[in-house]
Amino acid sequence: MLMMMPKVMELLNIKLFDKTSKFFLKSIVLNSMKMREEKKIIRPDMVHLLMEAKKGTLTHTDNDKDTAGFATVEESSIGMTTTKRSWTDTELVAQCFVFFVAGYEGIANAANFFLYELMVNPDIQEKLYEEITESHQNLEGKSLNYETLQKLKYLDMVVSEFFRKWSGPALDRICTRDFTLKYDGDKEYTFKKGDMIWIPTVTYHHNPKFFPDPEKLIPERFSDENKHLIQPFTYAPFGLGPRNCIASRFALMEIKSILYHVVLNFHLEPTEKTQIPLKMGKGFIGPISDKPILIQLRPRENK
Ligand code: HEM
Repeated sequence: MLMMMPKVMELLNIKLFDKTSKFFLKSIVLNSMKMREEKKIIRPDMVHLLMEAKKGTLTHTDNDKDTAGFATVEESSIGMTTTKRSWTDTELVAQCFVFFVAGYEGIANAANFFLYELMVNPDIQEKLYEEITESHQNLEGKSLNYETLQKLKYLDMVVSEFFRKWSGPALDRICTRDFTLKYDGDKEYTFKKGDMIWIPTVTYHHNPKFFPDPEKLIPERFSDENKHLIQPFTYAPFGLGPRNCIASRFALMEIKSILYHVVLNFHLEPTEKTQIPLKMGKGFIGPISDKPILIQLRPRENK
């Protein structure tokens, strides 16, 4: 989506953002880089990485084999060459834009649907509460940390299932060379260089052949006993291959921490106005609800 969107917009001559917003983002990113350059400021953050990329001094380090849960995408070595190229200002700003959209809007939207699911599945909510409250007690007053979050197996199963049910619609690719795909024995199809391809992840995630009773939230699909039954490439909430989501670990950690704190402290309940079942609205990139999702948070007692 991220890759193809600019090409589609260009073809249709559609502008996504107004001039003021574009100018705002461009100036905060570029001015910040200019100031760091002038004052020789180095900070361990994304702006610094982008500045390195611009100079062509950024190298790929292959030292993160950690996972943040079942849904984490494995790094792919395909195409992992360090090519020296100079980045335009627009490309640098575009990276920051993706981080803003994915980091805030993407996570907030996912959390919306996930909390809705917990609200309409009180059994799962309670089972999750039991796991979280036990871990909270074991922390003996210390703050939640990454290692503790990683040990919560049921939370990982629930989150994996959320991402199955509420993933974005598709992955996209542009063909870089002609390629003939052979399938079903004697059939074949040739993709041409420049062809745009959509890989409809959501149809795999909701196909009963791969995930029986797909509209039902069943975290046990991702239990230690069952997860090996998931067919490769039928589950890809963070994409696949060298252009998968660079933030799958971070996003999983963020979502899990949000759920941890909400479930630990509140009962999630519907209000009179909550729309159940949820009707979907017309979306742009990810799932979107027709009406705002209303959830009542009732503080938990006896923690
Ligand atoms: C709800 C959480 C998120 C989901 C479900 C998600 C999902 C995805 C998917 C499906 C892709 C396309 C992968 C492919 O084509 O194979 C993608 C790409 C990307 N995501 Fe995420 N994402 C999430 C959060 C984030 C966050 C928090 C960030 C950054 C802070 C981020 C940054 C990116 C970037 C930069 C790409 C483009 C990678 C590339 O083209 O090489 N995402 N994401």
